[in-house]
Amino acid sequence: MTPAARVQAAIEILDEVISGAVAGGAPADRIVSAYFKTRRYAGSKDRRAVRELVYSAIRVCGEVPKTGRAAMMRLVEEDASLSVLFDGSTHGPAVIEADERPARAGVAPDWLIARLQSSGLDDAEMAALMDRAPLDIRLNAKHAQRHTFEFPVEVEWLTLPNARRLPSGTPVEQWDAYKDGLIEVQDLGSQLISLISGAYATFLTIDLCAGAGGKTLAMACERTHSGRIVASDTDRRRLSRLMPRAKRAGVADSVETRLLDPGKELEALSDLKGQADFVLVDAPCSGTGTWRRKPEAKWRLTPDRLDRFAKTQDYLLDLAAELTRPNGVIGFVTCSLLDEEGKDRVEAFLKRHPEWKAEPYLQFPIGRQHGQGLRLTPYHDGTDGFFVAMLGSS
Ligand SMILES: C[S@@+](CC[C@H](N)C(=O)[O-])C[C@H]1O[C@@H](n2cnc3c(N)ncnc32)[C@H](O)[C@@H]1O
Repeated sequence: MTPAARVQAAIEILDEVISGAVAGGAPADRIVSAYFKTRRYAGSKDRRAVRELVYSAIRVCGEVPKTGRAAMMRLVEEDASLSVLFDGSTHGPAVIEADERPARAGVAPDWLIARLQSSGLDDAEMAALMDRAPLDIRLNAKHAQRHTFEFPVEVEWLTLPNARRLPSGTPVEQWDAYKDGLIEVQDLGSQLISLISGAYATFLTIDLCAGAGGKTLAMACERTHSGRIVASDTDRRRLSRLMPRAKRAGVADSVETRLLDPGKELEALSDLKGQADFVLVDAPCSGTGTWRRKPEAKWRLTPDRLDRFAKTQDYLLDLAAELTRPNGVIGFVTCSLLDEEGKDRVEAFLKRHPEWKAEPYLQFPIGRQHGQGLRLTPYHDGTDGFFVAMLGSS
């Protein structure tokens, strides 16, 4: 592909990303993969270059752009060297007309910027949400070989004992060490939250929103005792990926999965009511803390969707209270930096359940106190953005 044809391809993909984001369609990475499935003439360098253009354009546009071309023109404003590629060549984009306007610059739509500001994020914190995410891995604490494993790439040691940072794009999933369960891909922030959670996870833990098991596995691998973790989720596809991962990590014996029926979650967990020492609620949320990985998510969110997430989070916290034993603990986590999905949810829970209180705040190597919990941000901690609070019953 010529450089101009790559720009045109990025414009076509951006058109789909924009309509997908607004209509709740596929995420950008899937749209990019699907685009190239039918265009075999594109080589790996073309794909990489087009992908980079698409993501760079998303990162520099605030409000939802009207078209992919307007989004790409915004990128031209930031990187003038791209303007010559709007050359009207056969497969390239048409020349930019004098009256054409680029999409508006910014980190996110105005209404979201206002919500992030009122959640205590300044300009530098917000700008960092559009950075590129690093590739973090967790070494499996159950594997003695983790001490002697020689990385074939440059590796940065992070603040947690088993956390390492590798160059972005390192194909770890092709390494034997990954296939043998020595390595898992996991953001440093997620590792810290799993470590904190692991300290409460004694005999019976319920990971209520376990997904494919990122935190379940980290908790299971870090534990020195033999408690049981029940990992549940309403998403069959995600949950089905958990046990193969647990087997690979050598922790399948301490983990079981339960598929939940949305709205009737307690049915599949009724035998555990009032029994769990620790219930982790890694709740579904807007994902504002993961924009570095999915920058187009900023265009997916609406005030209505945000309200719905908050209602689901309240609902799941109430459910967790029913599952926890007296003196048990709930860990509430969202990968969002909006107070509506963090600090405010904890305050609302404590109001609804006066017999519960927030556990005292402890200092960790990363993160800061926010409300009655801990906040991690890309700017301050180099992690995805998270809010986490531990709530204890009396
Ligand atoms: C943030 S993700 C969990 C990520 C996972 N804990 C990890 O560490 O990889 C939130 C999960 O909540 C699940 N979920 C949504 N509604 C739910 C419900 N009512 N009950 C349980 N899980 C739910 C979603 O399917 C999704 O997998």
